[in-house]
Amino acid sequence: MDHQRAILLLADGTTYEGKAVGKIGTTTGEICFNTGMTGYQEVFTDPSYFGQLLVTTNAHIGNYGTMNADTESDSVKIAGLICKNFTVPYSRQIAESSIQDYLEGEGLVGISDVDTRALVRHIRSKGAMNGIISSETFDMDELKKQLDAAPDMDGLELSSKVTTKEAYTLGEESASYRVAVLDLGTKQNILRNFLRRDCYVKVFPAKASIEDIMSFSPDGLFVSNGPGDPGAMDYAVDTAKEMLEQEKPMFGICLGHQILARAVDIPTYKMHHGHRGINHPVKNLITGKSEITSQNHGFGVSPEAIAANADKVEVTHRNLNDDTIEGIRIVGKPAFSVQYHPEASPGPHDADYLFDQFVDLIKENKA
Ligand SMILES: NC(=O)CC[C@H](N)C(=O)O
Repeated sequence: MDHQRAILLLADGTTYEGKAVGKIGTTTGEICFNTGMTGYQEVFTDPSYFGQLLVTTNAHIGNYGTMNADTESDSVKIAGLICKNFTVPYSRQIAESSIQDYLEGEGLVGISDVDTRALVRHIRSKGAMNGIISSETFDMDELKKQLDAAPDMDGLELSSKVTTKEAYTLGEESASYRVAVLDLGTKQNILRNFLRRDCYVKVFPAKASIEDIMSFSPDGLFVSNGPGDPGAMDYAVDTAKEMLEQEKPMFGICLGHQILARAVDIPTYKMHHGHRGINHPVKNLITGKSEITSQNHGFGVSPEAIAANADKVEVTHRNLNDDTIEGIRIVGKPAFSVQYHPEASPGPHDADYLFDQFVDLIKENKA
């Protein structure tokens, strides 16, 4: 490929020059960084990243190619890619295509050869902000105009853009347990984890009614991960409240955790720059054991509100880096949730016991 020029402009006026990768074009979004050393395709296709420009801190992107089995959804969901070395030839024999062909096919605009370490330090000190990448326009006034028109992540509802249009089932109807999934932008590996544990799964659109959901006769209710601001999702909070009234085992991951918290009147807040990577340490306060976890979130649940509502919500997990809340359970209900990703693929797999915990709750509840 020719090495066409590309530019990244941030909302605070900072610019980075680099080379065009993926499709030639222009794209905007909120800038965020992921520190994982591997798993770029899983990250690109994770619906929770919808609307975000992703900075990868791993120095090499593309060196093991891409393949369909590594995706977390049906398409690339990040809004743009910012990386250091973009490696088109790939070394994995079973890979299906190069990163360039893949991203071009998916219509993703990106920029490589950026000093991503400097950029990450900048975001870490200044916080999350919008940015624009372009490999077609270099007129700064024009770029600034387009950047100013990009929506702010704070207050943005995005699940309705990535949820399934129609409900669908997965697995065998004869399986031992039935799990209803409220799809706010679910990752495929969450669904695989249910299937692996003898569950028959029905995935419902984000705005499905509780009547629709309960007509499946679920044994367990799950609220998925997803993009956007949980504070702008009253419709999902209402559904989660109705789910809680069913007295069925209930589990939430990431956005699902934030929605469950809001269902018991715990507000969420926008973090300075969030947590994204695969080495975030979390302590399980119930067992006293610590876990290395995969994370991807820019919002959190309010620790002050949880402290003031100890009769309703119990903190089960805490982040060992910054003490933020990583898991809760609802007092008097078989409902719990985590801010991180127990389904992480690629790993770490320390937290996949949470899927067993959910299925065990279902088993007990059925008996
Ligand atoms: N992975 C997720 O579900 C992310 C949740 C939410 N969009 C956040 O950024 O905090």
